[in-house]
Amino acid sequence: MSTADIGLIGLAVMGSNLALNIAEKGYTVAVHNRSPGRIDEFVAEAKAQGLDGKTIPKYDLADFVQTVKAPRSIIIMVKAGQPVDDMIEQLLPHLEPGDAIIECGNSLYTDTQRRFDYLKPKNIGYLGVGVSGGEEGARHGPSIMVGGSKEQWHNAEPVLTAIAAKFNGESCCAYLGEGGAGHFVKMIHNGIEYGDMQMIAEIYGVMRDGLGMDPKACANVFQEWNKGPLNSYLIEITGHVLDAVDDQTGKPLVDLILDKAGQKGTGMWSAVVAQQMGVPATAIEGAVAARSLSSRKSERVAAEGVYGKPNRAKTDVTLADLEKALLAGKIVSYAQGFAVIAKASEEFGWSLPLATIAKIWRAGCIIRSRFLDQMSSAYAKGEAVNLLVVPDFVTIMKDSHPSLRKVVAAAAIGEFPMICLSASLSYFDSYRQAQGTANLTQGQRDFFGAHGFEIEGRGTDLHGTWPSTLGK
Ligand SMILES: NC(=O)C1=CN([C@@H]2O[C@H](COP(=O)(O)OP(=O)(O)OC[C@H]3O[C@@H](n4cnc5c(N)ncnc54)[C@H](OP(=O)(O)O)[C@@H]3O)[C@@H](O)[C@H]2O)C=CC1
Ligand SMILES: O=C(CO)[C@H](O)[C@H](O)COP(=O)(O)O
Repeated sequence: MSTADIGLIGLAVMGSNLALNIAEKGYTVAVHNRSPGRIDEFVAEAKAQGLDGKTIPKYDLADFVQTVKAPRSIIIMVKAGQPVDDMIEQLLPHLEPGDAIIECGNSLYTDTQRRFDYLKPKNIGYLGVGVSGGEEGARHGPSIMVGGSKEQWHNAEPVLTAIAAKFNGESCCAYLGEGGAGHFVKMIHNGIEYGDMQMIAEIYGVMRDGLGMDPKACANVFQEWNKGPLNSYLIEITGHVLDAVDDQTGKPLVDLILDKAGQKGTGMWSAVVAQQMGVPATAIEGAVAARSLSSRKSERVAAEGVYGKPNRAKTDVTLADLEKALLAGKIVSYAQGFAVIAKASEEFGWSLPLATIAKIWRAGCIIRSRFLDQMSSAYAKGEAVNLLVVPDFVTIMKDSHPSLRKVVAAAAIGEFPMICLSASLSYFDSYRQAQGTANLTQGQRDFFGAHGFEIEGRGTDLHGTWPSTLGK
């Protein structure tokens, strides 16, 4: 019998918590997973949370589909990539025209667009939905970025809006545009997340090795900063991570964790797409590069053997400098992320609502932060070319970029890597200068390749009379 309001496939961390969230909001959800063991675990958890009455576990896929009321909405929350395509193929024989798939993993937006186009002629709706907030967000309210057809959005809107995080009573779920729009925005969200995390790590490096602070002292500072303009989920959890103690040794856990960061691809995709569209996102690029460098542990150990330990003499930067430097670096990074979204909107004809995107990032997601409310208001007043020229942020940047400069300079002298903060500073300095140095680059390009250059008042495809270098 068809009794479920919605179906959900994929009961790992995200899917199981989303299903419990849906059930808690009063919807009956049928659930399925490839491996039956996860279904058993889910059943036990739903019972423990008193939500078993609203969840219907199904071990057989056909039976699962039949349990969902038609026209069906079926959430897929499995590993991104081929598993999503496999799942779609397995589902198709059981679906009827008018049914819809709501894919909520971290899919590449071009895959989402392809799946959307593939299912459209079959009259199967497809929403590509970015979900952010990790385990806790999925259970209690994530930020939800929806892409796909408007019609399908209207069908799914009540449940997605109900399960999303709330900021001042407003749901952090919104329809953003056709096809891959939702997953594009989620991808850039993750790129910004990478930037935030890397900049925080760089600041922690100065605290640890330049100011000689132990993890507990660092934790206290992050907890303090979380009360000010840096207030955000990532600053909050940084305090907790630094404060955690290893059960076995009693030592700070962070000191035992190997300095090798993993990555699943969304940051790298963001950097690649930004480059492809010609929008500089140097903070995201720096963060991706930093993770890749971190993973080359044995190479780094060998290189330290060659050059000797970094000479990290005590620095004279203050905690106040570090706080402002982080704020400035983060604003530059968000400005870059929003600029990539704005360009994609134009390129793909999505009309992405920047103010709404900032709004639905104010709660639930990993990059939620106090200044997103200000960013949302700034974009609501009118689309800005770049956040760095929006008055509110000009004021913050004028106050904080000298600290970013001081910290990056001290880091260079003190042999601290600052791949991300220095990228933010260089972007800022490049962006805010009326006269740059690309005149020389153009001269060089014309010298070796007759690529032409522009001289104001004289034309756009001019050439120099360059000396020959033949035989030199
Ligand atoms: N973890 C997080 O914090 C976040 C994750 N996401 C995204 O959400 C999605 C789910 O993430 P998460 O919960 O961490 O789980 P994982 O990404 O670890 O994926 C595990 C789930 O995928 C299923 N799966 C894997 N391969 C297949 C396949 N070929 N066919 C059918 N099912 C398959 C697994 O089934 P089985 O049990 O049978 O192996 C399991 O249910 C991913 O796209 C992830 O990137 C988004 C936001 C946050
Ligand atoms: O989407 C997420 C958070 O928003 C996931 O946690 C994602 O896995 C994070 O990316 P990575 O694993 O590459 O650090």
